[in-house]
Amino acid sequence: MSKIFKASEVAEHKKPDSLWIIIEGNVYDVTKFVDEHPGGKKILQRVGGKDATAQFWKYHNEGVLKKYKAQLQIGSLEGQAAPPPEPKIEEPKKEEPKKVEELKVVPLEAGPVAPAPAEETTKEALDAWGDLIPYGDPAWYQGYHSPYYNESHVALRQEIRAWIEEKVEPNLNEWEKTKSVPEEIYREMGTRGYLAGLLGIRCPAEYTPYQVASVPADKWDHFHEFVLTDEISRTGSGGFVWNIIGGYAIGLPPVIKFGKKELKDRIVPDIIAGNKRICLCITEPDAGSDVANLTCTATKTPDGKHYIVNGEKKWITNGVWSDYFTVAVRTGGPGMSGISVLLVERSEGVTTREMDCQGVHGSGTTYVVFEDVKVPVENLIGKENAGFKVIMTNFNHERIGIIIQCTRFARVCYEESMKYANKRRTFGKKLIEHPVIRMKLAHMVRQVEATHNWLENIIYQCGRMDETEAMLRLGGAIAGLKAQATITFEFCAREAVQIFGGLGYTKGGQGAKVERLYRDVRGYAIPGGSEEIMLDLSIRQAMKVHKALGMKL
Ligand code: HEM
Repeated sequence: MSKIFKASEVAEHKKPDSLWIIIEGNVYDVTKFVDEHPGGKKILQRVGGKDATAQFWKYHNEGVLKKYKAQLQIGSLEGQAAPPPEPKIEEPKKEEPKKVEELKVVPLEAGPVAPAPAEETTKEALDAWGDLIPYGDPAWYQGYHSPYYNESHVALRQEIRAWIEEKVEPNLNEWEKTKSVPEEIYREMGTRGYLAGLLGIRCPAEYTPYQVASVPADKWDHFHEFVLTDEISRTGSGGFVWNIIGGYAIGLPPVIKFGKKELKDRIVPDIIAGNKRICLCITEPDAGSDVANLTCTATKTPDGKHYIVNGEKKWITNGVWSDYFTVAVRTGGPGMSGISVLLVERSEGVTTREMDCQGVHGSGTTYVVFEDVKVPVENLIGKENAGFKVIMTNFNHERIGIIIQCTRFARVCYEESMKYANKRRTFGKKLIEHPVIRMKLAHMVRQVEATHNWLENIIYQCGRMDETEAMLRLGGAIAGLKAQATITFEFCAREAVQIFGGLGYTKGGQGAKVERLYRDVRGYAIPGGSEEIMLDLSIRQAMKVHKALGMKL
């Protein structure tokens, strides 16, 4: 691997029985690889013994080199420092993170709600970091001022991006095909402390020994959770994101906030460690956004020790491999005042079947059936017939997660398009030189940035309000923002596929991310409250709240 070759030496290896090529100053032996090269044998043979860097970037993205480097690279060219794969656009080049002078984190108060970071920690803009493609990352990554972030957020984004680039990115196309993610990735989510950070609250320390390496547990705030979800979403795979956080981030918070101590002590540590899995079961074949009309029943046994649960739940993320199910059931009369939430454990009478959906492959979308399932009354989450509040409190956190994911997915569509537009040439020019393409990019950016900025404002509010105030005052805005995020995502996915043309219509290869995301759009626009319901709620809820605040019309 570390061998140094002269260009003249490489030039001798241009025949099928010994075929070497140079890419970015590194030497690859592709003699055996030619037969399996998806682009064909001859095209590689034509560049045998030569520098094929320009041709390589025309047809591939950086993921290909990362994947095949270990297998094919035999050394470097004399006088080259064997640089890492370059971004395909000519400029700017990827920069190493700059040294941080001092850690200016202000201690946060203890309490169940993670507070927002103090503004005075970030008077200066943070160092520019990442690929620096304009708008390719949030503004605070690119040296712009922000009141929300400090060095602990910087450290976290670097930690996660490094992990994703090493362990996840190279395998995503494969996992998309098999519609699965290896279990060890989920377990790492636990041991790296990420699961503990995805609860919308500070994780109670007694439930986990696992901490995020770059952020002390007592400093964790809502913006750290934002950064974590955002960086994971940069994979451009709804299926991957939902596989690792979809069930957990909405199924566990109700247990932690409203469950009984004995129940929590028994089940929570294993879930946070990534050893056991949990999901949220609200939606039914006949009750989606219309939660108040759900029909799954839980009837108390005559001795008052158990509930017997009967009913079906549909489109349940992660259900197929879950050990625990946080389930909305009817324990009382019709409407919202007859609903309770129960923690059902996988046991006799629980069956799960994976559903085949348009997108979010690997998320384990599941049809769940409960038939005479015996659940101890100690597994009641919150009070009997007061489950609607538990569900409603959970919605804000769920929707903010969806918004973060959609906004980054939209940004990924833009970023991929921007990169491609800077290398693909048509009619004698790069795509980016055609005004019609710049117009598409501009319309993507203005929506992504508007959505992201509104999102930061909402997350800041969440850190300043307690849960009940946030549920009432922010519920409408979060609903409106969810619709804004999914509409933006849909727009960007469409425009990105148009820019990529046939490559955006084909699985794998350079357009893999946008092709995949295009199929994931509906998986975000429908669940967690459909766009239609969200937009309507955004106005109704705001009117209600502002009436109480003294609105004068
Ligand atoms: C280390 C060297 C190379 C490796 C590991 C490699 C690998 C791949 C892979 C995995 C694909 C499938 C599509 C994708 O995942 O992006 C592909 C497609 C392709 N490759 Fe390569 N390749 C190499 C060098 C080259 C070179 C030097 C050329 C051109 C001279 C080339 C031309 C192509 C073409 C035309 C396609 C089809 C693109 C498409 O479907 O649009 N490859 N290659």
